[in-house]
Amino acid sequence: MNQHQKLAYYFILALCSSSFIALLSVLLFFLCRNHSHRQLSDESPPPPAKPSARPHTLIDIYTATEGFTHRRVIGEGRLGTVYAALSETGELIAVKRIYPWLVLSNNNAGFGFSSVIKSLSSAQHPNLVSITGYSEAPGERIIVMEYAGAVNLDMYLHQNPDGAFLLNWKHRVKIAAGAARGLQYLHESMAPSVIHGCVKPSNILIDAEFIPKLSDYGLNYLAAREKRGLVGYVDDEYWKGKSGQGNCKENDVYGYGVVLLELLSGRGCEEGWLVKWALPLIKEMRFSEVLDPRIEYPSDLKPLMRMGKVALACVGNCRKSRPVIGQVVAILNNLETQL
Ligand SMILES: Nc1ncnc2c1ncn2[C@@H]1O[C@H](COP(=O)(O)OP(=O)(O)OP(=O)(O)O)[C@@H](O)[C@H]1O
Repeated sequence: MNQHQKLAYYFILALCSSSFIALLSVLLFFLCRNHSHRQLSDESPPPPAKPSARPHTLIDIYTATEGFTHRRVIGEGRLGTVYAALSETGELIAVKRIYPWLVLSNNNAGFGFSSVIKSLSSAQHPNLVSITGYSEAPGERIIVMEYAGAVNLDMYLHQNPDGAFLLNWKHRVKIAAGAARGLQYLHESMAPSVIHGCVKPSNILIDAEFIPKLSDYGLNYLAAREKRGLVGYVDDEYWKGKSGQGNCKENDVYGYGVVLLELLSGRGCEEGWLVKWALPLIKEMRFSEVLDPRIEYPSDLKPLMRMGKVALACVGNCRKSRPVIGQVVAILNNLETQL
């Protein structure tokens, strides 16, 4: 082999080994990417769908609710009256008619209503009530939603005096985990992210399989000055700023923490009393005193104690030190498999 041939030989050898290394690195890169994608998709919620809310005429809504008859009223909330109605195709739907005085007294209620509702309708998740339509007319703002069953968590926990429909621990953890996943979707998948604004038991609807669905999300702007129904489910900071300014993810996490305490204790939030009562007991390791006395203690207390600690972190005084909802989901998903 002459000098020239030797050089060519070394050159080809070097080329082969470097392309081998390059090939190896490309392979490694794809392997790692797939792995981290899989990890990411296990932890993170799915991306939002396309906005799907469609406009309805007031006449359509009038027909669906039989002229807003009281016989079709499911309940009254901070923002309006909810009706069980029938769509043109005969499907059961829920219709929320915003109180006329809120529409008339609040500029926000008029401003951008349809665009807010359309944007909220891109939230498609098994733990969220879907928004399917809306109607706007002078003095009228109406939201059309999927009908998500007749029962909410407040009814199970607090409107059940003879204890006939008590939720067992398995169902309670399932509800806590599902509600956290719904909230995580609003906070982390929606762009811009959606603040629920009123996380509490009556806004967690429960189906026959005990799957929870959050309702009433992203609507606080309709009633920025309305305190009714919020007391006890928002932190102290909420009331300090200008109205509506305290509406943030950390505040949703606080409300979620209160719901966890209600699930554990079976007691109502009583305008903040529950947090003051339960927190020291959990801190002092007197956890069994917190648990709902109406149902049997589980043989293994650890999963519920873990849930208590999550609640403790969520209702902490300092907003910055509270967990983000994704961290809560990771723990609750795990607990769900343990009970
Ligand atoms: N999509 C729905 N499907 C079935 N029932 C619903 C639906 N949305 C709301 N409801 C029921 O209607 C009633 C009123 O709900 P709404 O959310 O307006 O008020 P609330 O939760 O009692 O108070 P707030 O307005 O403070 O959240 C509740 O009993 C709730 O369970």
